[in-house]
Amino acid sequence: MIALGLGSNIISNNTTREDNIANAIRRLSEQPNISIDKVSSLYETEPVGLKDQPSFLNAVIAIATDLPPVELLDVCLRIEREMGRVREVRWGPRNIDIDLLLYHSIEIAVATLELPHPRMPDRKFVLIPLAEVAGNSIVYRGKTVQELLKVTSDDSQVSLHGNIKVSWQAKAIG
Ligand SMILES: Nc1ncnc2c1ncn2[C@@H]1O[C@H](COP(=O)(O)OP(=O)(O)OP(=O)(O)O)[C@@H](O)[C@H]1O
Ligand SMILES: Nc1nc2c(c(=O)[nH]1)N=C(CO)CN2
Repeated sequence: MIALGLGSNIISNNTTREDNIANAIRRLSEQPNISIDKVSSLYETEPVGLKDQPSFLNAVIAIATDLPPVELLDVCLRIEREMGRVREVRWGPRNIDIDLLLYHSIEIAVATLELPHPRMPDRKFVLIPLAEVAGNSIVYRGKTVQELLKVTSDDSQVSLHGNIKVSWQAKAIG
């Protein structure tokens, strides 16, 4: 499975956090080499890391792509830029954040790309939506999402916010 995490906690240009997440999914679905397989619900999540910032909306999607991991990251970073990403502080507020969570069982650890995402086990805002799209798959170092949730150190609040209003066309890849 290839999974991406999406987050938004500030609004810009008259958009809502919901619009920002839906817009990012639509832009990803419009890439010729990316097909959206599954989209989780939206969750309202308490900020983790830097606590003094507005609460986030988070979601996770599963995609199919023939882009290798580094090129997929480039697409995500380009979409963040095209959406006028506002971000000044590490772990601070942003209108859109697109993280690569996992790319099948590939492990990479270079400065610009770490897979699986190393902070996944400590983030309920990732694990809870990921549970919706990953089922019982192994997602992190031999563990399923359910196993990670049982032992996570994260005690932040995550609550269901609703469905993402976005439609997309699945396409054949490769
Ligand atoms: N799995 C990954 N997904 C996305 N970016 C990654 C990943 N691994 C490393 N990076 C690098 O991290 C850089 C900064 O990413 P970003 O601004 O989203 O960090 P952050 O959201 O503040 O913190 P975090 O990495 O904890 O989510 C990116 O430019 C990218 O090169
Ligand atoms: N709840 C929540 N907290 C965060 C988030 C996020 O997406 N959701 N992203 C962060 C930087 O990656 C830091 N903290």
